[in-house]
Amino acid sequence: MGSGASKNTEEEEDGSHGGGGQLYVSLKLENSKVEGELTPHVYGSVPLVGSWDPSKALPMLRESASMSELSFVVPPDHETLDFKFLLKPKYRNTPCIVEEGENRLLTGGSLRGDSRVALFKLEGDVIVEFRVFIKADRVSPFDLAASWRAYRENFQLSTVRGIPDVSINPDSSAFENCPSESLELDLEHYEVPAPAPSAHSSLVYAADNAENPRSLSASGSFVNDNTPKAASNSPKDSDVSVDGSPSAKEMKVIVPDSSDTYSVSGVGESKSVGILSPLQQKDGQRGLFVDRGVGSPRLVKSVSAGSFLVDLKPDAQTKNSMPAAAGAVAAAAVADQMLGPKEDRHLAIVLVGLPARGKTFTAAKLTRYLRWLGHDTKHFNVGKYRRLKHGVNQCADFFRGDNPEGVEARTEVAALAMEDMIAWMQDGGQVGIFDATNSTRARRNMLMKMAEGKCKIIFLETLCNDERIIERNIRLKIQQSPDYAEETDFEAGVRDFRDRLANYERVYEPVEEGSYIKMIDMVSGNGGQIQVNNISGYLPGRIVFFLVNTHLTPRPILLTRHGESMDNVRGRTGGDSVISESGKIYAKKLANFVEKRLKNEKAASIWTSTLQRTILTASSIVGFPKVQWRALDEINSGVCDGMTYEEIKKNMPEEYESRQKDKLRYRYPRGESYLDVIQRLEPVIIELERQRAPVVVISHQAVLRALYAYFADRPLKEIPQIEMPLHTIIEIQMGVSGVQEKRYKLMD
Ligand SMILES: Nc1ncnc2c1ncn2[C@@H]1O[C@H](COP(=O)(O)OP(=O)(O)O)[C@@H](O)[C@H]1O
Ligand SMILES: O=P(O)(O)OC[C@H]1O[C@@](CO)(OP(=O)(O)O)[C@@H](O)[C@@H]1O
Repeated sequence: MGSGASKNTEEEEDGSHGGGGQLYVSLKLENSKVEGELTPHVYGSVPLVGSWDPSKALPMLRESASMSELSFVVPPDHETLDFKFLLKPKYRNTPCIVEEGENRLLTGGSLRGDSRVALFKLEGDVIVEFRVFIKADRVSPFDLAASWRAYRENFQLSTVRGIPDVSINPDSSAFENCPSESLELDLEHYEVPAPAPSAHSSLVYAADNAENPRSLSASGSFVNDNTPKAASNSPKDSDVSVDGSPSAKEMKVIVPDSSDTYSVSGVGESKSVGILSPLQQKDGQRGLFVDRGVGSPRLVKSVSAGSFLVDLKPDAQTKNSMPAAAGAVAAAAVADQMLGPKEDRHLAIVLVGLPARGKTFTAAKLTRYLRWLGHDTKHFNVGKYRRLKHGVNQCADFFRGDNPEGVEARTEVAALAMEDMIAWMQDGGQVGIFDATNSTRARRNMLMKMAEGKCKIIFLETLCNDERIIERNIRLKIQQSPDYAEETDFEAGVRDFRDRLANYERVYEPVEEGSYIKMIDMVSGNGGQIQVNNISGYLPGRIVFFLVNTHLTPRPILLTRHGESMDNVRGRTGGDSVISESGKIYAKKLANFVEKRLKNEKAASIWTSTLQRTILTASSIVGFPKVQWRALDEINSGVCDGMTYEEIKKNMPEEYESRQKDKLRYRYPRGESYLDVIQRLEPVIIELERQRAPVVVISHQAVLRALYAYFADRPLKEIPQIEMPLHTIIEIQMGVSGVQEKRYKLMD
């Protein structure tokens, strides 16, 4: 093995450079066998290279798998630089390995004396040698700038990095040698079943996933979910279990077809976060409550004996003693809760609106969003209470304002639901979403009275003046609502629902009191408007922002991981490697898929992370703008970046164990936890909600798990385990009836 040195000998070159150029020096080390865990560095006699302090040594940049480089600019008459190469272990706390032999001397841009190979003695006296290359070019400042640009352009990574954050049709020559992969014309050929939806994500009306009455089993006044017959005093009683899927009926509305439908709510597990139980406040430990990760100081929580007394879920105790999402509460939210009045620590969003105005839809969507962010949120649907107490098939007369029995029965179930919501808040619940028409001032006054000193109420009124949308909504309601599950005559259902609507219209009083948000014609497609009154604070602000950005325009969101990367092949986490041969084939297939799937969608866009593997995966897709998002970068595995799971287990057994125990909250040293990833993905979710055109998101395993969990309404604790296979596209269809999913597996 030899070593090479070259020096620009044209020191007296043409006058245009003048005498005063600079030396552009490049030092290179080459060895094809040493893997990425040893990073070559340079250190030496002058401050530029650390003054012989190994901790200040300059890292050499990896130019290719085998070559590392350090380049710098010095005056031609620079003082002699006395230096050595050293190897720094990337992950372990073991000492650096300094090269054997004498110091190297750099004078006038060339190595003085012997330009020998660099020898390093590793553990067990194993010697590794690197070839050394030095090149010095004398350049004018202008040349320097130009050559820097040229260097950047020729540098392998810059074909990826050099593209602007937003670009259109970048050159797809990255895979020139890769055969063009075509897909069968029929995309359905690639469709694979989506995994079984979780318990709270099924083909049911969103209201059915709302909370059950606390007194469900205790008082006997409600019928248990498991009871096949809903108790009723109505002539229209049926055998339908209110939590079961409505019986099939003729389709009267064209909605996107589905393979799997996720209702946009979920009973799911409640995550007690960011709220201070009375006991915690007494302990004076409020400031410690923000738990940003497993490694951070944590508050040992003591749970009041009365908490979750009537919680029917088996894991209630575990949940209560260790909130899964404690770390996901933004500091601002906590500050609000600590500084504001006591009742502000619990927030009730009280829906207001005529039937078929999207109240339940909005309530469920908001619940999903707040839960995903880690706020302990529950959806209380008064309709569900009514169905359980009075049966599923009440006719329009029941809803007349001049029917005293009907009014009393409806007021009673509303009060029961409100009582339950307040009781839940007193057990530590943070945001309660109270879903009913609440269409009279008298009803709202009752709710405000009940909430006094216990929680802050914000009314959320949904108004719609577009007759076509109301008509569509009515038809959707007849299909979805358990109230009409037994109605075999679809049009008779529509007539009954119209009568019900008219009964409500007669007594309807728009909100003019208290704090409120009014969503007016938000789904008309013309933008609509949001009016707010007396809204302040972190969470209300987030809620308004979320609502402003959501809409019902149907569009697909395609989620996919990058094509297989070299690090995937080696089993290494993180990193920024290029994609493998198989990854390149996927990139071609994906381009083909996108071309076919989105051929009529001119406004679609492609989002990638800033890491090479996603940018390269997108590079064959042409015709759509591409946007690089740093927020879409893979979970930062900190000091473990580039290691295999085996290596982490061997070298950092405690870290490995901690992660195994609590993968959601475990934060890699100097890196991130899944909860951190969720927090940084919030702007991406808002932007995805805001988009009206299709979006293809090419990202990474952990990030996609978090994004997918939002759409599929999966509980936080499940996120780190969600299956997110390579070379598979998850198509999320957003639209008027919620979120539906399809999957396409393009290759193994
Ligand atoms: N802000 C809105 N305005 C009008 N319609 C909406 C809105 N949000 C959602 N929708 C549509 O209304 C349909 C019926 O909504 P739903 O929530 O069941 O009505 P409600 O609870 O008001 O009776 C939903 O399937 C959805 O397509
Ligand atoms: O949280 P786990 O299960 O470790 O998954 C995240 C890991 O997935 C990987 C692959 O192992 O993602 P990706 O290849 O999609 O970028 C790693 O880079 C990342 O650290």
